[in-house]
Amino acid sequence: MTRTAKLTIIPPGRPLSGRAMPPGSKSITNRALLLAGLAKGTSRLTGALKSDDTRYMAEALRAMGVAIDEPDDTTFVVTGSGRLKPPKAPLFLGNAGTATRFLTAAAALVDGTVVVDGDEHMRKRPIGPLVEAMRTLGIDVSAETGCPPVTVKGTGRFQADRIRIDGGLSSQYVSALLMMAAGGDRPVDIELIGEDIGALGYIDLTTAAMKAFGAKVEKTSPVTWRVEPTGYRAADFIVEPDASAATYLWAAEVLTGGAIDLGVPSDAFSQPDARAYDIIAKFPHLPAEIDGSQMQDAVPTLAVLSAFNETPVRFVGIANLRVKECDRIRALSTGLNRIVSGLAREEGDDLIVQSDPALVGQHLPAEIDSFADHRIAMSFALAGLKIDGITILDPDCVAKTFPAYWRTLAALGVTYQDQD
Ligand SMILES: O=C(O)C1=C[C@@H](OP(=O)(O)O)[C@@H](O)[C@H](O)C1
Ligand SMILES: C=C(OP(=O)(O)O)C(=O)O
Repeated sequence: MTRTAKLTIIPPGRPLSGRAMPPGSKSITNRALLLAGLAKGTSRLTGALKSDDTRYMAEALRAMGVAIDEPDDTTFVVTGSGRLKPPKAPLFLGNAGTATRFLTAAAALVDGTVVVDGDEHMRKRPIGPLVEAMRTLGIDVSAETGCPPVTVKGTGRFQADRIRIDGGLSSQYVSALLMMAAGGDRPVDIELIGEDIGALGYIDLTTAAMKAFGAKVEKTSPVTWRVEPTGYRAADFIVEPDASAATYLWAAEVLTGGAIDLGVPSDAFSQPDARAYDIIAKFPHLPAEIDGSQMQDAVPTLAVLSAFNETPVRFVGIANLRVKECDRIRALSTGLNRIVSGLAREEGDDLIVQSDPALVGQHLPAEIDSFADHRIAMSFALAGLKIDGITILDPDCVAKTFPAYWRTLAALGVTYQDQD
């Protein structure tokens, strides 16, 4: 399929209203796929996301002997043998952080060698803290550059009573170890170290998914979890809609003064980004300071929305946005300044957005570099709802987590001019 080179958004000039459903949660789908793959028996995952990130996870599990059927657009039927087999070739996981980190730890449960690799962006995303923590368990694991590719020479077993992990750069390291730990042969305590403990909400998602697949995991202190060596059992599992995807629709609603029915109330989500709803609802009176540490994937949405706010907004607690699909702090400041010079600035790892409600209705031609990052493409599309001339480069990168994004906006009445 040829990729669309750029997409110019035509401001709808009216409130966006109607029904627009976000897809299934990426975070939950990739947890459920792995846990179902580690279980013995057949699990049925419904409401799941089908996108680049979940396809990479499913393909990797297939390469390790898991049977996965896809009877429709939102269902995976996963049959595991209770053991992952060594794959014949390196696992290629694109730029899917969840798949890469979760499978690196799960590879310790494989009796044989697993190479976990990704695209050129993933090869710049750090995985050193996870590799180091696995080494302390006696697992033979190496990542020469501190980023993928990672080689894990597993024996199918590991020895540990306690794992200490710094989740400051990525909470996914912690989630990965928690999911692996239930496959051990004795109880394991997993303890967070370091000052910055990352997005705890994602760890709650992990423990909830583990429990749904039969694991016993208990929080024994604010920074420690005890995981029993239960392994996993097959389960039927419903994936909730994606809260990060929902943020674009919530923001489109307030920006255009419309009424978008997502088919799910904002308080029904268990994912961390759902907390962005209460902030978005305050638009155009967003807080002067927003701490993004516990809802990092919502920061691009909030930052672009802030450009139209009554007063400036400073984003704090977002240092690890520099090691996401791209350096999101840089991508946001670059894109906003491309619209109007001086619209954003970086101060250390903080991002300050100089709001300007008078942007609405202006003709300001700007080509926005997505940096191959779905969230940069999706959030800047919001600016195109109110400013004439916003062009998103590489719009197809939304396929990472929300392949139907452009169609979803179109169904609400947004039109485009695309150029190959
Ligand atoms: O556990 C998860 O599902 C995720 C955790 C977050 O990443 P980090 O833990 O790397 O911050 C988030 O940005 C990512 O999109 C999904
Ligand atoms: C950071 C993200 O993804 P991941 O880390 O799973 O690649 C994201 O989806 O915004």
